[in-house]
Amino acid sequence: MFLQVNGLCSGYGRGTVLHGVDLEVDRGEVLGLLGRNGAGKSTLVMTMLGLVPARQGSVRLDGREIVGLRADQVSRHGIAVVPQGRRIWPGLTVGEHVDVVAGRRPKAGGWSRDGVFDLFPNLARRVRQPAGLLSGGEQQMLAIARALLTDPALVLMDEPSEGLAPAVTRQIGEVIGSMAATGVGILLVEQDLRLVFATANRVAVMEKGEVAHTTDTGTFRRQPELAHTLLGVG
Ligand SMILES: Nc1ncnc2c1ncn2[C@@H]1O[C@H](COP(=O)(O)OP(=O)(O)OP(=O)(O)O)[C@@H](O)[C@H]1O
Repeated sequence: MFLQVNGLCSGYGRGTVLHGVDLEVDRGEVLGLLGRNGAGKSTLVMTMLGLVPARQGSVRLDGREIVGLRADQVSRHGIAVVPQGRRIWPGLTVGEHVDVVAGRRPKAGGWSRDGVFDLFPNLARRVRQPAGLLSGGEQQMLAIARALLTDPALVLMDEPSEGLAPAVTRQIGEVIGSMAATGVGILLVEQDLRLVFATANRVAVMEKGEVAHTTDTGTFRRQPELAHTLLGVG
């Protein structure tokens, strides 16, 4: 597998949140990561990014260990994040957001300014607008564009549907599908089961800082009692 997480432990202060997480994501695969509030999903994302230090375990990307690397080094290894809450800068324009990332890297091939504007024509039309004036869906697209411009091999998405209308969430789902079709692996942390069912090849459920259950999406859908027991929904 392209991404291999084994026995990953981390936490804050004296508390432990991740108690040995195991999961895998292949190239071009979308793994939907579900779990109740507080299960540790965001902490997993932050630990993989090097923003919360790992205390034990390993994260290998294409066989290379990335535990212990700084966040900027993790990014250079090809992991990008679409963070919870999007984290755009409201006062910067759409164009400035794109240029900050696109201008940083001279490169041949890969994602370019034009490429992301082709993918998101709504953003292309608003290139001079401050990002704070965009709709929630457009801000999410901008966060995805910013991630793509680093030419990632793996994208960690933390609740991209949060606060979005169903139609916009469907659009985000289409973008996730397009990204995966280019070979990018995607770890999709998400509470919206419809988005997970529409995009994920497999589903992993976190419980109390561990992955309690992993299965292919079709099997998960056919067992609504699983969602009920593990997530308290359905
Ligand atoms: N910066 C922090 N400092 C201390 N504890 C934290 C911090 N961030 C998260 N926690 C704690 O870690 C645990 C896991 O939180 P985390 O945000 O990773 O869960 P989650 O599964 O992403 O939940 P949600 O679905 O609500 O986002 C919770 O008990 C939370 O209170």
